[in-house]
Amino acid sequence: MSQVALVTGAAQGLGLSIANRLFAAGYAVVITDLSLESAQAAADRLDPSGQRSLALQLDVASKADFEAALAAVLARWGALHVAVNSAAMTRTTPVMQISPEEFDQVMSLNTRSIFLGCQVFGGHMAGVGYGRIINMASLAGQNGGTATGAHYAASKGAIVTLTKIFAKELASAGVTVNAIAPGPIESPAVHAAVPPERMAGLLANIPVKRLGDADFLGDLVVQLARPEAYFTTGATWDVNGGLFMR
Ligand SMILES: NC(=O)c1ccc[n+]([C@@H]2O[C@H](COP(=O)([O-])OP(=O)(O)OC[C@H]3O[C@@H](n4cnc5c(N)ncnc54)[C@H](O)[C@@H]3O)[C@@H](O)[C@H]2O)c1
Ligand SMILES: CC(C)C1=CC=C(C(=O)O)[C@@H](O)[C@H]1O
Repeated sequence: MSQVALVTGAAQGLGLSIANRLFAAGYAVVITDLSLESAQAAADRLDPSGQRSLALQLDVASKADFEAALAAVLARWGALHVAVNSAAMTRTTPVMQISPEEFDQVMSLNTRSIFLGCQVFGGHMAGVGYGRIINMASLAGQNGGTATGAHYAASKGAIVTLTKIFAKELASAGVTVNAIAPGPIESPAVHAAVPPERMAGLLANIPVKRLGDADFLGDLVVQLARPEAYFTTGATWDVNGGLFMR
C-alpha cells in the first residue's frame, strides 16, 4: 500500500505544489482546505480516478476539523504517515497600525494551526510509532521581515519554536517534525503581493536574483517525508535564495 500524506491549505499555491510532488512520489494524498469544493477540484485535477487521493474540508482554526480529517483518513486508508501543515494567512498592515483583533487573528490562524496539526496528527503518529510532520514557516519568521506583516512574521517565528518542541516530544516515538522557511517562491501569493512593476525591485534584492521554485519545495517535503529522513528533526530548512543566512 502507498504511504498516506495529508496537506493543509492544498487547494492552491505551495500546498498544491507540495501535494503534487507527494503524489508524483507515489503517496496517497489527502488534499484539505477551507472549502471542500476547492479541495475536491484540486484533487480531481491531480488524480481524476480518485484512487490515490481524498479531498477534505479542514479549517485549520478548528481542532474538531483536524480530528474529523484524521478520522476520515483512517477510515479510508487506515494510516496517516505524513502531515504537511501549509495553510496560513498573510496580512501586510504596518506594525503600529495592527489592531489587537487582527494580531490575534493572524497569530491564531498561523501559529495555533501548527500547534493543532502537530498535536492531533502527531498524537496519532506517536501512538502507532511512526510519522513525518513538515510545518511551513517563512523567511519572515527568520529575519523579522515585515514586508508580509509583523504579526505574520511573528506567527512564523513561533512555528520554528513549536517545531522544536514537538520534535523533542515525539522523537522517541518515531515521529520527526521539521519546518521549511521559504523566501519568495514563484507562486500566486507572491504575484498578488508584488505587482509587475515592483517585481524587478524584489528580484534585485534577492542574492540569487530569482524567485524560488515551488516544485523544489515539494521535493524537499518528499525528502523530509522519507523513512530514511529519521535523523533530521526539529530543524528549519531555509529556502530563500540567500536572503537570510545563519
Ligand atoms: N508563497 C511564498 O512565497 C511563501 C513564502 C514563505 C512562506 N510561505 C508559506 O507557505 C504556505 C503556503 O503559502 P501560499 O503562498 O501557497 O499561500 P496561498 O495563500 O496561495 O494558499 C494558502 C492556502 O491556505 C488556505 N487557507 C487559508 N485559511 C485557511 C484555513 N483557515 N483553513 C484551511 N485552509 C486555509 C487557502 O484557502 C489557500 O488554499 C503558507 O504557510 C505561507 O505562509 C509562502
Ligand atoms: C511578497 C514577498 C516579498 C513575500 C511573499 C511571501 C512571503 C511569505 O513568507 O509568505 C514572504 O517571505 C515574502 O518573501
